[in-house]
Amino acid sequence: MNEEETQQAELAKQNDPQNKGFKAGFATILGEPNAGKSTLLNVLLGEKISIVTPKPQTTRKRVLGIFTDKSCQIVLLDTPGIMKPKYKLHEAMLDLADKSVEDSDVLVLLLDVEKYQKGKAELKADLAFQRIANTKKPVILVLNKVDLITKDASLELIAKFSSEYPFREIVPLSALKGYNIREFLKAVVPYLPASPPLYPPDILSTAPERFFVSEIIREKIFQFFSQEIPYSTEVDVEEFQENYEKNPARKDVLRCAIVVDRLSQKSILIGKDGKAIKRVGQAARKDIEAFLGRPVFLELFVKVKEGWREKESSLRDFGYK
Ligand SMILES: Nc1nc2c(ncn2[C@@H]2O[C@H](COP(=O)(O)OP(=O)(O)OP(=O)(O)O)[C@@H](O)[C@H]2O)c(=O)[nH]1
Repeated sequence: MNEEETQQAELAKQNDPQNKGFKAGFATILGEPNAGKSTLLNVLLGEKISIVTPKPQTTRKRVLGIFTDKSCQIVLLDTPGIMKPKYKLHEAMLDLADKSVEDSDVLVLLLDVEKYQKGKAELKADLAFQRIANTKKPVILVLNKVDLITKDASLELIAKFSSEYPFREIVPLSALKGYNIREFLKAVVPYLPASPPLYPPDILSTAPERFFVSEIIREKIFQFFSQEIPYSTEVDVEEFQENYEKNPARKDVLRCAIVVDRLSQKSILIGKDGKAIKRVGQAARKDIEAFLGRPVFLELFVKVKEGWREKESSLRDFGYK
Protein backbone atom coordinates (compact mmCIF):
# COMPACT_ATOMS: atom_id res chain seq x y z
CA MET A 1 0.00 0.00 0.00
CA ASN A 2 1.39 3.43 -0.85
CA GLU A 3 0.89 6.42 1.44
CA GLU A 4 -2.23 7.66 -0.34
CA GLU A 5 -3.88 4.22 -0.27
CA THR A 6 -3.04 3.90 3.41
CA GLN A 7 -4.72 7.24 4.13
CA GLN A 8 -7.79 6.25 2.12
CA ALA A 9 -8.07 2.94 4.01
CA GLU A 10 -7.78 4.89 7.24
CA LEU A 11 -10.58 7.28 6.30
CA ALA A 12 -12.82 4.45 5.11
CA LYS A 13 -12.37 2.76 8.46
CA GLN A 14 -13.14 5.89 10.43
CA ASN A 15 -16.46 6.18 8.59
CA ASP A 16 -17.29 2.51 9.00
CA PRO A 17 -20.29 2.11 11.34
CA GLN A 18 -19.03 -1.36 12.25
CA ASN A 19 -16.27 0.31 14.21
CA LYS A 20 -18.79 1.06 16.96
CA GLY A 21 -17.54 -0.27 20.28
CA PHE A 22 -14.00 -0.51 18.94
CA LYS A 23 -11.18 0.60 21.23
CA ALA A 24 -7.81 1.90 20.17
CA GLY A 25 -4.93 3.61 21.92
CA PHE A 26 -1.30 3.64 22.97
CA ALA A 27 0.39 1.44 25.57
CA THR A 28 3.98 1.89 26.65
CA ILE A 29 5.90 -1.11 27.92
CA LEU A 30 8.54 -0.17 30.49
CA GLY A 31 11.05 -2.32 32.29
CA GLU A 32 14.65 -2.58 33.32
CA PRO A 33 17.03 -4.02 30.72
CA ASN A 34 16.39 -7.75 30.18
CA ALA A 35 12.90 -7.77 31.76
CA GLY A 36 11.60 -9.21 28.47
CA LYS A 37 9.95 -6.23 26.74
CA SER A 38 11.06 -7.16 23.24
CA THR A 39 10.05 -10.80 23.76
CA LEU A 40 6.57 -9.70 24.85
CA LEU A 41 6.20 -7.37 21.88
CA ASN A 42 7.25 -10.10 19.50
CA VAL A 43 4.93 -12.72 20.94
CA LEU A 44 2.01 -10.29 20.77
CA LEU A 45 2.65 -9.50 17.17
CA GLY A 46 3.66 -12.98 16.12
CA GLU A 47 6.63 -11.62 14.19
CA LYS A 48 10.12 -10.81 15.18
CA ILE A 49 10.02 -7.03 15.05
CA SER A 50 12.01 -6.04 18.09
CA ILE A 51 15.47 -7.47 18.61
CA VAL A 52 15.89 -10.01 21.39
CA THR A 53 19.21 -11.03 22.86
CA PRO A 54 20.28 -12.25 26.29
CA LYS A 55 22.37 -9.10 26.89
CA PRO A 56 20.77 -6.12 28.59
CA GLN A 57 20.09 -2.84 26.80
CA THR A 58 19.72 -4.12 23.28
CA THR A 59 16.62 -2.04 22.56
CA ARG A 60 17.50 1.56 21.83
CA LYS A 61 14.80 3.26 19.82
CA ARG A 62 11.12 2.88 20.39
CA VAL A 63 9.47 0.45 18.03
CA LEU A 64 5.84 1.01 17.22
CA GLY A 65 4.30 -2.44 17.30
CA ILE A 66 0.62 -2.55 16.42
CA PHE A 67 -1.70 -5.30 17.64
CA THR A 68 -5.13 -5.38 16.01
CA ASP A 69 -8.03 -7.80 16.39
CA LYS A 70 -11.80 -7.57 15.86
CA SER A 71 -12.47 -5.32 18.83
CA CYS A 72 -9.31 -3.38 19.57
CA GLN A 73 -6.06 -1.93 18.39
CA ILE A 74 -3.16 -1.54 20.82
CA VAL A 75 -0.31 0.56 19.58
CA LEU A 76 2.62 -0.65 21.65
CA LEU A 77 5.54 1.58 22.35
CA ASP A 78 8.63 -0.40 23.24
CA THR A 79 11.07 1.60 25.28
CA PRO A 80 14.77 1.06 25.88
CA GLY A 81 15.55 -0.67 29.17
CA ILE A 82 15.52 1.93 31.95
CA MET A 83 19.02 2.26 33.45
CA LYS A 84 21.20 4.78 35.23
CA PRO A 85 22.55 7.06 32.48
CA LYS A 86 26.31 6.74 31.86
CA TYR A 87 26.58 8.43 28.46
CA LYS A 88 24.67 11.16 26.64
CA LEU A 89 23.30 8.27 24.56
CA HIS A 90 21.65 6.87 27.69
CA GLU A 91 20.12 10.24 28.57
CA ALA A 92 18.68 10.50 25.06
CA MET A 93 17.27 6.97 25.43
CA LEU A 94 15.58 7.88 28.72
CA ASP A 95 14.09 11.02 27.13
CA LEU A 96 12.57 8.77 24.46
CA ALA A 97 11.08 6.57 27.19
CA ASP A 98 9.56 9.62 28.95
CA LYS A 99 8.09 10.78 25.65
CA SER A 100 6.44 7.37 25.14
CA VAL A 101 4.96 7.57 28.64
CA GLU A 102 3.47 11.00 27.91
CA ASP A 103 1.92 9.73 24.68
CA SER A 104 0.26 6.69 26.31
CA ASP A 105 -3.24 5.85 27.46
CA VAL A 106 -1.97 3.05 29.68
CA LEU A 107 1.43 2.00 30.98
CA VAL A 108 2.70 -1.54 31.32
CA LEU A 109 5.45 -2.13 33.87
CA LEU A 110 7.30 -5.36 33.22
CA LEU A 111 9.27 -7.07 35.97
CA ASP A 112 11.50 -10.13 35.72
CA VAL A 113 9.99 -12.16 38.60
CA GLU A 114 13.09 -14.23 39.09
CA LYS A 115 14.79 -11.12 40.45
CA TYR A 116 12.00 -10.56 43.00
CA GLN A 117 11.34 -13.93 44.51
CA LYS A 118 12.33 -14.53 48.12
CA GLY A 119 12.68 -10.78 48.66
CA LYS A 120 15.84 -10.66 46.53
CA ALA A 121 14.86 -7.24 45.06
CA GLU A 122 12.42 -4.49 45.99
CA LEU A 123 9.85 -2.83 43.75
CA LYS A 124 10.83 0.64 44.90
CA ALA A 125 14.41 0.02 43.74
CA ASP A 126 13.26 -0.85 40.19
CA LEU A 127 14.43 1.97 37.91
CA ALA A 128 11.48 1.62 35.53
CA PHE A 129 9.03 1.77 38.46
CA GLN A 130 10.77 4.86 39.83
CA ARG A 131 10.32 6.57 36.48
CA ILE A 132 6.53 6.18 36.58
CA ALA A 133 5.77 5.93 40.32
CA ASN A 134 4.18 9.41 40.34
CA THR A 135 2.25 9.12 37.10
CA LYS A 136 -1.49 9.68 36.93
CA LYS A 137 -1.83 7.20 34.04
CA PRO A 138 -3.16 3.72 34.76
CA VAL A 139 -0.36 1.21 35.32
CA ILE A 140 -0.67 -2.52 34.66
CA LEU A 141 1.95 -4.70 36.27
CA VAL A 142 3.19 -7.66 34.28
CA LEU A 143 5.13 -10.32 36.15
CA ASN A 144 7.18 -11.86 33.39
CA LYS A 145 9.18 -15.10 33.35
CA VAL A 146 6.76 -16.93 35.67
CA ASP A 147 7.96 -20.13 33.99
CA LEU A 148 11.05 -19.76 36.20
CA ILE A 149 9.25 -19.69 39.57
CA THR A 150 6.61 -21.77 41.37
CA LYS A 151 2.91 -20.90 41.36
CA ASP A 152 3.05 -20.16 45.11
CA ALA A 153 5.96 -17.79 44.64
CA SER A 154 4.05 -15.99 41.91
CA LEU A 155 0.93 -15.65 44.13
CA GLU A 156 3.08 -14.27 46.94
CA LEU A 157 4.53 -11.66 44.61
CA ILE A 158 1.07 -10.62 43.38
CA ALA A 159 -0.05 -10.06 46.98
CA LYS A 160 3.10 -8.14 47.85
CA PHE A 161 3.07 -5.83 44.81
CA SER A 162 -0.62 -5.07 45.10
CA SER A 163 -0.04 -3.81 48.63
CA GLU A 164 2.84 -1.62 47.46
CA TYR A 165 1.24 0.34 44.60
CA PRO A 166 -2.30 0.77 43.20
CA PHE A 167 -1.69 -1.22 40.03
CA ARG A 168 -4.93 -1.43 38.03
CA GLU A 169 -4.19 -5.07 37.14
CA ILE A 170 -1.43 -7.58 37.83
CA VAL A 171 -0.83 -10.19 35.16
CA PRO A 172 1.63 -13.05 35.65
CA LEU A 173 2.87 -14.32 32.29
CA SER A 174 5.69 -15.87 30.36
CA ALA A 175 6.48 -13.96 27.19
CA LEU A 176 8.97 -16.64 26.16
CA LYS A 177 6.53 -19.54 26.52
CA GLY A 178 3.53 -17.51 25.33
CA TYR A 179 1.70 -18.18 28.60
CA ASN A 180 -1.20 -15.87 29.68
CA ILE A 181 -0.85 -13.51 26.73
CA ARG A 182 -4.68 -13.36 26.31
CA GLU A 183 -4.97 -12.26 29.95
CA PHE A 184 -2.54 -9.48 29.23
CA LEU A 185 -4.66 -8.22 26.32
CA LYS A 186 -7.80 -8.42 28.44
CA ALA A 187 -6.13 -6.31 31.12
CA VAL A 188 -5.00 -3.57 28.71
CA VAL A 189 -8.09 -3.07 26.54
CA PRO A 190 -10.39 -1.47 29.20
CA TYR A 191 -7.92 1.42 29.51
CA LEU A 192 -8.00 2.31 25.82
CA PRO A 193 -10.39 5.01 24.61
CA ALA A 194 -13.32 4.18 22.36
CA SER A 195 -11.92 4.97 18.94
CA PRO A 196 -11.74 3.55 15.45
CA PRO A 197 -8.37 1.96 14.56
CA LEU A 198 -5.54 4.50 14.51
CA TYR A 199 -3.62 2.56 11.86
CA PRO A 200 -4.69 0.17 9.09
CA PRO A 201 -5.32 -3.22 10.75
CA ASP A 202 -2.89 -5.14 8.53
CA ILE A 203 0.26 -3.32 9.55
CA LEU A 204 2.48 -4.43 12.42
CA SER A 205 4.71 -1.42 12.68
CA THR A 206 5.16 2.06 11.29
CA ALA A 207 8.94 1.78 11.28
CA PRO A 208 10.45 1.64 7.78
CA GLU A 209 12.15 -1.47 6.39
CA ARG A 210 15.59 0.10 6.74
CA PHE A 211 15.03 0.38 10.49
CA PHE A 212 14.51 -3.39 10.73
CA VAL A 213 17.56 -3.98 8.54
CA SER A 214 19.75 -2.03 10.95
CA GLU A 215 18.13 -3.73 13.98
CA ILE A 216 18.84 -7.20 12.53
CA ILE A 217 22.50 -6.30 11.93
CA ARG A 218 22.74 -4.89 15.44
CA GLU A 219 21.25 -8.09 16.83
CA LYS A 220 24.00 -10.14 15.14
CA ILE A 221 26.68 -7.86 16.56
CA PHE A 222 25.20 -8.45 20.01
CA GLN A 223 25.27 -12.18 19.40
CA PHE A 224 28.81 -12.45 18.08
CA PHE A 225 30.79 -9.90 20.10
CA SER A 226 31.28 -9.53 23.79
CA GLN A 227 32.21 -6.75 26.18
CA GLU A 228 31.83 -3.18 25.07
CA ILE A 229 31.67 -3.66 21.29
CA PRO A 230 27.89 -4.04 20.91
CA TYR A 231 27.19 -1.11 23.21
CA SER A 232 29.49 1.16 21.20
CA THR A 233 27.97 0.30 17.86
CA GLU A 234 25.32 1.86 15.68
CA VAL A 235 24.27 0.66 12.24
CA ASP A 236 23.56 3.13 9.47
CA VAL A 237 21.86 1.93 6.28
CA GLU A 238 23.60 4.25 3.83
CA GLU A 239 22.10 2.84 0.66
CA PHE A 240 18.98 0.76 0.02
CA GLN A 241 18.51 0.03 -3.69
CA GLU A 242 15.19 -1.68 -4.26
CA ASN A 243 15.84 -3.56 -7.52
CA TYR A 244 13.91 -6.79 -6.98
CA GLU A 245 10.38 -5.42 -7.27
CA LYS A 246 11.09 -3.96 -10.73
CA ASN A 247 13.21 -6.87 -11.91
CA PRO A 248 13.23 -10.15 -9.90
CA ALA A 249 16.50 -11.14 -11.60
CA ARG A 250 18.20 -8.38 -9.59
CA LYS A 251 18.63 -8.41 -5.84
CA ASP A 252 18.08 -5.40 -3.60
CA VAL A 253 21.42 -3.86 -2.61
CA LEU A 254 22.01 -2.79 0.98
CA ARG A 255 25.16 -0.90 1.96
CA CYS A 256 25.40 -0.53 5.71
CA ALA A 257 27.98 1.15 7.90
CA ILE A 258 28.73 -0.29 11.31
CA VAL A 259 29.72 2.80 13.26
CA VAL A 260 32.08 2.29 16.18
CA ASP A 261 33.18 4.60 18.96
CA ARG A 262 36.95 4.03 18.81
CA LEU A 263 39.58 3.03 16.24
CA SER A 264 40.65 -0.03 18.25
CA GLN A 265 37.13 -1.48 17.86
CA LYS A 266 37.34 -1.42 14.06
CA SER A 267 39.87 -4.25 13.76
CA ILE A 268 37.95 -6.36 16.29
CA LEU A 269 34.77 -6.01 14.26
CA ILE A 270 36.51 -6.84 11.00
CA GLY A 271 38.47 -9.75 12.50
CA LYS A 272 41.38 -11.72 11.04
CA ASP A 273 41.09 -11.76 7.23
CA GLY A 274 37.64 -10.15 7.58
CA LYS A 275 36.22 -13.31 9.14
CA ALA A 276 34.29 -11.63 11.95
CA ILE A 277 32.42 -9.12 9.82
CA LYS A 278 31.73 -11.82 7.24
CA ARG A 279 30.03 -13.90 9.91
CA VAL A 280 27.84 -10.95 10.92
CA GLY A 281 27.00 -10.31 7.25
CA GLN A 282 26.05 -13.92 6.50
CA ALA A 283 23.80 -14.28 9.52
CA ALA A 284 22.21 -10.84 9.04
CA ARG A 285 21.57 -11.42 5.32
CA LYS A 286 19.67 -14.63 6.06
CA ASP A 287 17.38 -12.87 8.58
CA ILE A 288 16.96 -9.75 6.43
CA GLU A 289 15.90 -11.89 3.46
CA ALA A 290 13.42 -13.77 5.65
CA PHE A 291 12.06 -10.49 7.00
CA LEU A 292 11.76 -8.73 3.63
CA GLY A 293 10.71 -11.86 1.76
CA ARG A 294 13.16 -11.18 -1.08
CA PRO A 295 16.85 -11.74 -1.83
CA VAL A 296 19.36 -9.04 -0.92
CA PHE A 297 23.01 -8.26 -1.48
CA LEU A 298 24.33 -7.00 1.84
CA GLU A 299 27.55 -5.04 2.05
CA LEU A 300 28.90 -4.18 5.48
CA PHE A 301 31.76 -1.85 6.31
CA VAL A 302 33.07 -0.29 9.51
CA LYS A 303 33.31 3.45 10.17
CA VAL A 304 34.92 5.09 13.18
CA LYS A 305 33.16 8.07 14.76
CA GLU A 306 35.24 8.84 17.82
CA GLY A 307 33.04 9.27 20.90
CA TRP A 308 29.72 9.26 18.97
CA ARG A 309 27.75 8.28 22.07
CA GLU A 310 28.67 11.60 23.69
CA LYS A 311 28.04 13.87 20.69
CA GLU A 312 24.74 15.69 20.27
CA SER A 313 25.14 15.80 16.48
CA SER A 314 25.71 12.02 16.16
CA LEU A 315 22.80 11.25 18.50
CA ARG A 316 20.59 13.44 16.30
CA ASP A 317 21.86 11.76 13.10
CA PHE A 318 21.03 8.33 14.52
CA GLY A 319 17.51 9.40 15.51
CA TYR A 320 17.91 9.53 19.29
CA LYS A 321 16.97 13.23 19.41
N1 LIG B 1 12.55 -17.89 31.03
C1 LIG B 1 12.10 -16.79 30.42
N2 LIG B 1 12.95 -15.98 29.77
C2 LIG B 1 12.46 -14.89 29.15
C3 LIG B 1 11.07 -14.57 29.17
N3 LIG B 1 10.90 -13.41 28.49
C4 LIG B 1 12.11 -13.04 28.05
N4 LIG B 1 13.07 -13.91 28.43
C5 LIG B 1 14.51 -13.87 28.14
O1 LIG B 1 15.08 -12.71 28.77
C6 LIG B 1 16.12 -12.15 27.95
C7 LIG B 1 15.83 -10.67 27.69
O2 LIG B 1 14.65 -10.54 26.89
P1 LIG B 1 14.37 -9.24 25.98
O3 LIG B 1 12.99 -9.40 25.46
O4 LIG B 1 15.48 -8.96 25.03
O5 LIG B 1 14.41 -8.11 27.11
P2 LIG B 1 14.23 -6.54 26.99
O6 LIG B 1 13.51 -6.13 28.21
O7 LIG B 1 13.62 -6.16 25.68
O8 LIG B 1 15.70 -6.07 27.08
P3 LIG B 1 16.37 -4.72 26.56
O9 LIG B 1 16.34 -4.77 25.06
O10 LIG B 1 17.72 -4.85 27.10
O11 LIG B 1 15.63 -3.57 27.11
C8 LIG B 1 16.16 -13.00 26.67
O12 LIG B 1 17.17 -13.98 26.84
C9 LIG B 1 14.78 -13.67 26.64
O13 LIG B 1 14.75 -14.91 25.96
C10 LIG B 1 10.18 -15.47 29.87
O14 LIG B 1 8.97 -15.32 29.94
N5 LIG B 1 10.75 -16.56 30.47
